[in-house]
Amino acid sequence: MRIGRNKLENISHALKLVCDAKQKGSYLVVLPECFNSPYGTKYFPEYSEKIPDGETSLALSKAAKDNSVYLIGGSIPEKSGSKYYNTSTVWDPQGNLICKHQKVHLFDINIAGGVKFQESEILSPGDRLSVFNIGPCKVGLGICYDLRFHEMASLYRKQGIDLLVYPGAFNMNTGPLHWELLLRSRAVDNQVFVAAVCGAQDKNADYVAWGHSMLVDPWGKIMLQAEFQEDLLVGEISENKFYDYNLPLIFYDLCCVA
Ligand SMILES: NC(=O)CCC(=O)C(=O)O
Repeated sequence: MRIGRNKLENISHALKLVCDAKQKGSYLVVLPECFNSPYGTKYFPEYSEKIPDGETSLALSKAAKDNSVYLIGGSIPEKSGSKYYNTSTVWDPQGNLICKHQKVHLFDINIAGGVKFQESEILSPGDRLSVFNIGPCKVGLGICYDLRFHEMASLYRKQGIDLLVYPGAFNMNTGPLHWELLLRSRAVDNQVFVAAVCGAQDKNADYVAWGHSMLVDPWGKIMLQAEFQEDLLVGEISENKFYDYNLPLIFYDLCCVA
């Protein structure tokens, strides 16, 4: 998704994409990190909202209901009391809020000659895992930098999740080397599907996003991948996919060898 400085335009553009995704047969729709705001700490207070009473929450709830989809509303800057969080909301097809994830690992980075970013200047970290069900499919939710922490994905796996979802905003320094590597690693480590959705590249933005949203299967195979620009990827995940690779058999063999 393209994300600009006009909050209302970002929201209405997201709503149109949700509708397009539904028309292409989607049942679960995922938006990118910070989809209603430019990604930058100086923007977060101005663009922040209370959840679930803010205008972005209301719009997401209505979009989920109108299109009868599960909707992971990327993330938005959340204002809660005197604190700010980077928060993802999940809506069911009746428009109910069924899950809320506050980014646990804040993105604090300073690469000499490269990207410098300090979410912790403004944001507070979340302190819990966020799991929800879509029928028989159990989903674990993280936000962007959370995906670097394999321990978190492994805790989700221990709760029996089938799919990990990460709304994200990787950048032009770390994206080329790490984005695909991390997504495929989390999939193979945990034998789960991984979906990660990054905002489209805008070369004029303060923070230039890497794009390349991706869906990976439990064998680490990339099922779908966007490029730098806005795109709508529609994929199907099914439990049968696990058996394509005879995984239980392979693991049994490995155990025997060990
Ligand atoms: N929005 C983020 O958390 C960015 C994470 C990132 O780019 C990374 O390299 O990690």
